[in-house]
Amino acid sequence: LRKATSNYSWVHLNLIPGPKKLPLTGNLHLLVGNSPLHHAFRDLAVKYGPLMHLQLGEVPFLIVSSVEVAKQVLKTHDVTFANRPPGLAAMVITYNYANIGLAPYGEHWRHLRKICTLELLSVRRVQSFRPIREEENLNLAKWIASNAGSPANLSERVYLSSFDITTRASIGKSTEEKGTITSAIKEVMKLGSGFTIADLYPSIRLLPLISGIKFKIERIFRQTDRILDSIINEHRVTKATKTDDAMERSEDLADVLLKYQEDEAEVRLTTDNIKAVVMDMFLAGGETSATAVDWAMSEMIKNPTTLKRAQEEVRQVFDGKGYVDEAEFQELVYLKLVIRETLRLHPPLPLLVPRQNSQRCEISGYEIPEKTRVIINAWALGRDHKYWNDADKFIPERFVDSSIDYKGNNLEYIPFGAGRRMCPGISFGLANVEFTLAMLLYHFDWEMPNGIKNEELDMAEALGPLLKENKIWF
Ligand code: HEM
Repeated sequence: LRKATSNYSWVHLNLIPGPKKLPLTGNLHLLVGNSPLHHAFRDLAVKYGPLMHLQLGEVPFLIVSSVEVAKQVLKTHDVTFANRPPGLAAMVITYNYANIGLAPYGEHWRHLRKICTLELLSVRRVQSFRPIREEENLNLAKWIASNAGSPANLSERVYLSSFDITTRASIGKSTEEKGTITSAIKEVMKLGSGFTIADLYPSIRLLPLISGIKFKIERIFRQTDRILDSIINEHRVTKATKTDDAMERSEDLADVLLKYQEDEAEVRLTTDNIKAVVMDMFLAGGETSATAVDWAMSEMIKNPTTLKRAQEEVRQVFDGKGYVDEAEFQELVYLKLVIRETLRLHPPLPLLVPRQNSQRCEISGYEIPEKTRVIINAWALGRDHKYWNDADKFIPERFVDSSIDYKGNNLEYIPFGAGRRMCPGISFGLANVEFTLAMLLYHFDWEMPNGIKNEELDMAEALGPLLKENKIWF
């Protein structure tokens, strides 16, 4: 594990505003309540400012909560902050950072990122997954129909559907080991967040052992590695027995990655790279889209006028056909506004993925020593009253004629991040979210169970699975 606490200067960081630090724990005590970290960080930033220094255990963090400071990190010093901080679970699960999402910025990451943007998640490739989206959403519709009239846990079922879409796109079929992988993913989300007690006290070398975290991570790794090994081996066998034509017709992401092990490949990938990238897809693909669907449905049910308008649009577009057809999606103008507004108020990764600077630099006049962890509170930027009228209200119409898009150019709106490390899965993610929402609105009418009024929907309870994991883990 690269040492997290080496090479920074306490003196410089302590000049940056932040709450008073206690000996040993620093500011940890301020974050151990029930509210998710992005709420707690925003509340503290109101008091201490948009560039705030928090000491969590032994590790200093900078929390960024304004567009102006985010611009310095994600635009002016984008390359310097294009690194990810290390973490115990992250290192083990990613085969020592052999993946894309947590790889250090450099040659290896650049190669993988290029493969990812040009091959794995290109618009053409995402379109090729259309039959998968259709089939999985049909299964979801059948499940809902079989539960019609009684309360149902839609969130969990939408997550499984989203996971199946990602899995089938990645490895060609859904896996019989779904239960093992989904529970591994849930654990990895917690343990790999960088906020476990073992990550916050890296100098206590026995802590991962005493806390049981090391044992848990190794167990999860053994499980996922066994599954990934068998997936890769199966793909190698299929490749050896199928014609090139047949391969091309049924190509999944693992097939694409395996081509980079052939002699003529310009860039050679190791088997660890391939397993780590497939794991990236499992981790990044399913839960993010499902969380967005969850929030969009919750907001629409809470705002019946929006629900009615979105539903009328979807029904008008597809009534002629009798089913949801992706070919007509450019006509779903209002639903797209609903999705944009949902991702503003409820970005599925509200703190993005943490960054770390590779060399010292200056932010807002403060000297930032190298290897400082920086968290961008994208959730707080999306609700900044300076940039948004009625910032906490759900108003899809605010995006009519707005030039703000998903590309990270306007930092008050960065649900997919910004700069070099921004999400490469935007098209794939949005295609999944749009399809599922269109299907849910077209085929079903939605209301709260047991006579609860729509406006009484408790949005805190509706927290998506990713947000529930967003806290300090002991
Ligand atoms: C609504 C759906 C999604 C949302 C909101 C989302 C959001 C994000 C965010 C905020 C980041 C961090 C960006 C940063 O550090 O600036 C990220 C990174 C990433 N996402 Fe997504 N994502 C979604 C879907 C997907 C999908 C479907 C995939 C692939 C199957 C994917 C693959 C990745 C990868 C590989 C990275 C790491 C990029 C890097 O470090 O270079 N995402 N995503």
